[in-house]
Amino acid sequence: MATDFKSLPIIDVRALLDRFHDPKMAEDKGVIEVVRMLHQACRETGFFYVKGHNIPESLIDEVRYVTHQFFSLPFEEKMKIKMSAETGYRGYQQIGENITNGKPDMHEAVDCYREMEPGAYGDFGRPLEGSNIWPTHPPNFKQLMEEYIGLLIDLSRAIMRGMALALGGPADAFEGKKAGDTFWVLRLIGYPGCTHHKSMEMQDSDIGCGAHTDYGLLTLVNQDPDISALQVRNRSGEWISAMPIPGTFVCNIGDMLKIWTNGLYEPTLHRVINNSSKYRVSIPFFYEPNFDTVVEPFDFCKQKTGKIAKFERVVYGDHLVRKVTTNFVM
Ligand SMILES: NC(=[NH2+])NCCC[C@H](N)C(=O)O
Ligand SMILES: O=C(O)CCC(=O)C(=O)O
Ligand SMILES: [Fe+2]
Repeated sequence: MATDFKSLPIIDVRALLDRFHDPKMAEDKGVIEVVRMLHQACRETGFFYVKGHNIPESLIDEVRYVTHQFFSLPFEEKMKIKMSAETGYRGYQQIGENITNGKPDMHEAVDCYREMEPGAYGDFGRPLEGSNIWPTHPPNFKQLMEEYIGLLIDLSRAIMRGMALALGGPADAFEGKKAGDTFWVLRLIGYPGCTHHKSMEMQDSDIGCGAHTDYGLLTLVNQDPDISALQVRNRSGEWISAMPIPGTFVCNIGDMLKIWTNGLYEPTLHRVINNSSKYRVSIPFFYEPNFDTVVEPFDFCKQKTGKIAKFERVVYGDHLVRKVTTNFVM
């Protein structure tokens, strides 16, 4: 359960990357300090900033730049890569298509998922079968995003090693059959700026993305540097700004971590409101379990939480399909 935090911690994860292949990483002083901070952040805020991630700033900036370019295209151009049930929910969705808490969100987006071959998981995987449909301009769009995704997978794995240690488990607790073959998601999101003068009263139509938790393990958000729009809810119900901090990703934990940790770590509600006059782009990368992973509390977490499982097991792909198919009215 989140505390009454007023700000989000910044965690330098470099030691986790440096010691990634070291079988004795858990004994390293630098690693021990990162692990301590991760544990505190997961217990108190469920959100933190990641620095020392080693991903080139130029690549991070270019990913946002081409996303701005795509959303500034004419509507007809964007509709050429339209998302539908037939595309496996991959592609472009216009403003208002995504529904959160029963209301249309004020954002447009391009959704991408790890590729899934037809029949890979039988009937339960069918809704998300397919390959991504990328914009054709600029010509290096696909290559750029794939390079970016590869680096974010590596970074996420390192952070998950830190969390596994923070929970008192083996460093590789989330690897292999758990999330070693991650069913990652990348969302390119655009939030229109607000043009009209606003009264103090917030209107529904102003919500860029309604309050929600993320579905899987770990989210890494690459957001425009000059606009504060992402907000995180603390225990008293106050919305705390996750304002951009140069050189960092905003990182938060998802629904599956709550089950695996038997409630030790819980995802925090967050929402997006773009009150700026400028168009805002953000690109969350979701590091998720394998599609067919059965998620149930780890024994080493049950030991610390009364010895009995507080949550029923969930197949990650079932959870995802349920979310995706109710996010859109098609
Ligand atoms: N994949 C996401 N995290 N999407 C953002 C959350 C909004 C989505 N409509 C929901 O209700 O869950
Ligand atoms: O736009 C953002 O900053 C975050 C978006 C988000 O929370 C999501 O897509 O799950
Ligand atoms: Fe989110």
